Amino acid sequence: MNTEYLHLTPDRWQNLMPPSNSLDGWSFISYVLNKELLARKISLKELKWQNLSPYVIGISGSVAAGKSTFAQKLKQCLEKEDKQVEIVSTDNFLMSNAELEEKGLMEQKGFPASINWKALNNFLLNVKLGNNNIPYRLYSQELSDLIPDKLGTYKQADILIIEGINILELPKENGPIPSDYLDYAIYLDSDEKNLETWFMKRYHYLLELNRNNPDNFFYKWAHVDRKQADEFAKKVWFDVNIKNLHEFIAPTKVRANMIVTKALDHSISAIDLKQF
Ligand SMILES: Nc1ncnc2c1ncn2[C@@H]1O[C@H](COP(=O)(O)OP(=O)(O)O)[C@@H](O)[C@H]1O
Ligand SMILES: CC(C)(COP(=O)(O)O)[C@@H](O)C(=O)NCCC(=O)O
Repeated sequence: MNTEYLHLTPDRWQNLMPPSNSLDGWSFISYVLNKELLARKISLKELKWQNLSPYVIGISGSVAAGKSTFAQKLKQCLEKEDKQVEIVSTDNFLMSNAELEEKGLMEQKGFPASINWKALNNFLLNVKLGNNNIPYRLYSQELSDLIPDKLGTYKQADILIIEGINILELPKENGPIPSDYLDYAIYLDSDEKNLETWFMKRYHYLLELNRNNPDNFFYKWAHVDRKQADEFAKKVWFDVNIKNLHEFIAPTKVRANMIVTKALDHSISAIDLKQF
């Protein structure tokens, strides 16, 4: 048994919360994070520390685990508590497809070798230093690439949610690592079969979305027969994304403060809380 984490199923987390109307996993996650935020506020006040840096929450998990959807939902929960929240994805710090092709890394897209760690660490350092209007590249899931000549700008907020498969990983070189800048880390977990189902469902959605968009990566696959299109996606899933999950993403789960396990219908079936 893994005693590092307190394993909570719905009946158990319900007993830890004050009586409330909603007893789903989301109420418990908000409850825990609000306690964490309060504890930080009190300790900074005691230190008389002028605090400019936002609270940074990292969200990790497999490709298609639901990280970006989870981040949006978490943002809504935290905004209800009058917090200003920004979301940034680590996908924005991938090398462009052209750069990956040039380096022979296309088969390793999403692996640590495909990330611009310097840019990611620099971005997080600037966020934590309280700097404003921090530029970063933008990745588009529809294009499956960085958007040329377009930058995002991070505006200071109370909370930054940084989500992505790489956020708890270690770059090869010594030096700073992205998780140095996190105040709290959440790992989204589920059965591999569920992950594959969600990946394929999103792929089918992207095929339909881009059926009439010849410039798009998915256009070609929207116009071959479905069996062939699915064979391509399954190959990518097993040869790239599952390999990445086994070798690089899943081993970072032990670094998370909270592990959220989701069922096939995306409901939260368990929450594991790190006990130290
Ligand atoms: N809570 C949810 N309810 C319904 N669908 C969800 C939920 N979370 C994720 N999904 C779906 O699962 C797929 C993967 O989710 P996404 O947030 O894109 O994952 P990730 O960012 O981890 O790759 C998407 O098609 C998304 O719409
Ligand atoms: C951009 C990604 C590395 C990360 O995906 P995400 O977690 O945002 O779904 C991934 O979608 C990806 O492109 N993987 C390489 C193989 C593929 O799925 O196309």
